Amino acid sequence: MTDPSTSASELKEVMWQIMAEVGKPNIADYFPVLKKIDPQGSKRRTELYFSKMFDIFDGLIKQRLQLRTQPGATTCNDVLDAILDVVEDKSEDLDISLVKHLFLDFFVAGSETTSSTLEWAMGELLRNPEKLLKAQTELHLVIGKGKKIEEVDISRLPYLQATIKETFRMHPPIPLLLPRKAEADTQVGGFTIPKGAQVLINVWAIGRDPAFWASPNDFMPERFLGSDVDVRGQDFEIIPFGGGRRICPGLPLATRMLHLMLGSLLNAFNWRLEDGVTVENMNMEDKFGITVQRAQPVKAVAVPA
Ligand code: HEM
Repeated sequence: MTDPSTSASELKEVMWQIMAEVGKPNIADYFPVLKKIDPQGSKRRTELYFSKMFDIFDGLIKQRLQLRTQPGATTCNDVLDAILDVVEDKSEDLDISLVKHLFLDFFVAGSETTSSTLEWAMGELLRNPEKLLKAQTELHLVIGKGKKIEEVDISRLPYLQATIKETFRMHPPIPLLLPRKAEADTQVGGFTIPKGAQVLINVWAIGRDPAFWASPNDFMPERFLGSDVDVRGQDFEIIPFGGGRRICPGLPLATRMLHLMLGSLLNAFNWRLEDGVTVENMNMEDKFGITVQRAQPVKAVAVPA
């Protein structure tokens, strides 16, 4: 694990394997009696991927711990350093053996979700050049062409915010949220959900439901302008982060990162499609794991703005 680029690409590869594996329908989820037999080998493979991730994290943590003991060591001032500070401080109930589990949560829950949303946003904007121009014009007027965007600027960028919401509506990264279990017999919309039943919420279908959304298959950030509808779990027609007690704890981080990343890409560069891909023939199909990614990555050329 000495070469950071090797560990980064290995990590990405294993992470996608986990996403694909846990997103696959598993017969043992529907017939729990099969869980021990693991007929599809899904549990076996997932355990293997998890142990590969733990090996990568163990290497990085060990390396950092060694670095920290060296005389005159400077702090890296990153999340790992902050967590190791908490472990050494002993003020919280956080044991060093738990750090790799925490990182597994961060990486599995936080990276593909955020990066695939950014890619979908760029893909939709490239396919809708007039929306791309609107987003860039807002940025150029409010921030200044090519200038750095700060967190405080986000509230002054309604079109950018609407673009992120519209991306979440059409491409929620976790299309069925995470499985839940009914605590008691419950009535929903005239159906009885028996106690103990596994419940999956199809936010992808909700986001495309013509009962809630006009022209649901069209990318139209404008629908969110002047509207209070938000993705924070209160408006059930758009809940990409889930809702209630188990709503995604990464929501504030993810939304800040997305606005800053997309805003920066659009404000610093002009974009054009490459390799003969045009607005008309762009492939917008998705690839299903527990997160939904683009079947074909967006390939675009950045030209300094
Ligand atoms: C676009 C970005 C993201 C989306 C759309 C997203 C979505 C979700 C969803 C749908 C859930 C399940 C909620 C439910 O069952 O109701 C979840 C859980 C979770 N997310 Fe996120 N997430 C994102 C980014 C992040 C980030 C950046 C982190 C942390 C660094 C994170 C950490 C977690 C954790 C730890 C859970 C499990 C919470 C629990 O079981 O109580 N997520 N996320």
